[in-house]
Amino acid sequence: MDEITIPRPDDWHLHLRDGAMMEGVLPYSARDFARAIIMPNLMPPVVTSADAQAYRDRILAALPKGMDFTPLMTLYLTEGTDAADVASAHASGLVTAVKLYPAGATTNSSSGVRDLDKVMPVLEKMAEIGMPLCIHGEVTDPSVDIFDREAVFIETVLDPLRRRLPGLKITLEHVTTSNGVDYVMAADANLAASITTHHLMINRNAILAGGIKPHYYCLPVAKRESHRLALRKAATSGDKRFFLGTDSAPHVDPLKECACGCAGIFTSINTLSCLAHVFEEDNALDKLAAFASLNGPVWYCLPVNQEMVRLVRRAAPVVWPDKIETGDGPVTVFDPLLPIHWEVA
Ligand SMILES: NC(=O)N[C@@H](CC(=O)O)C(=O)O
Ligand SMILES: [Zn+2]
Ligand SMILES: [Zn+2]
Repeated sequence: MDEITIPRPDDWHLHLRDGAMMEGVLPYSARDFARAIIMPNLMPPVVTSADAQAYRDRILAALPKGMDFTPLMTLYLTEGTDAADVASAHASGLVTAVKLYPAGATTNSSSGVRDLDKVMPVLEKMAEIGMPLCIHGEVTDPSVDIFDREAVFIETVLDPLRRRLPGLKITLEHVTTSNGVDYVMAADANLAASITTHHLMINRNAILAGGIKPHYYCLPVAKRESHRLALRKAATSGDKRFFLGTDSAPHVDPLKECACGCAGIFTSINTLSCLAHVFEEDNALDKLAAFASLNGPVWYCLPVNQEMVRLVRRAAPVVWPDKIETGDGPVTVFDPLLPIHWEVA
């Protein structure tokens, strides 16, 4: 097959940042995606409905004229979050989901949750109104090996939470392990997972073999090959519980290429090309629409996009810039480490 037409995709996990960085990266998402769930881990985070309204206004103001893109806002859950504010933000359509960051788990997560008991009233309210909780699923206990933090989170935090509040709809974000895939598949209701582009394409060798490669470092960190293969199988299966969340997470190069580099990979510019490659490789191009365009809207109770996009396989590999320039500085683009022939027509 040399071309495929699918409903315009959405990105169910995106970091747009703010200010000059947002202006630099937003056009790439708006070019290829109709909607995106916008992560709230700004400095300071997007905590209240007023924060979300102001951030949404800034995104729409930064959107180049003529581009059609809908930011779906999230609230950053803190131990001080007000359940009534969350509920009214959801009822008005301003906010799609709430995001749970275990405090200290990832970039700008220090205001996150330390004690789940403290946020139970908010979670109970969300279960009552059918509002999804998006979770960065890693424990932060320094004694837990970084490659095990997702699996341990599922066992010690996620599973108990789901037993305590079975009515709560949960998205396990950027799942990276076979443990995560198996756990989602075994659930009978109220659980789904997003999968990133890069976790379908790289394993931990990309970060650590032949020298340390900071542009492949993200959280959750890429795991061993068997886990990548499990993610590939889930994504290309068409199973409704798995959908695309790029987790495109731009950081300027000086903050990646240093003694303590930030976690995050910038993929919004080449995600659709990379995904077409992955699905073609697995003889599953017929499942690309499910993963990128259909399963997410069903989970988030939104309509599938009406517009169609065509992806075409070119004879020559497609090229992207190595970096994009933003007002904050250069941001390195994800290099999938193989020639990719697919592009959006
Ligand atoms: N994924 C990452 O490696 N980084 C994200 C945070 C996150 O999604 O955990 C970021 O904000 O930079
Ligand atoms: Zn995360
Ligand atoms: Zn993220």
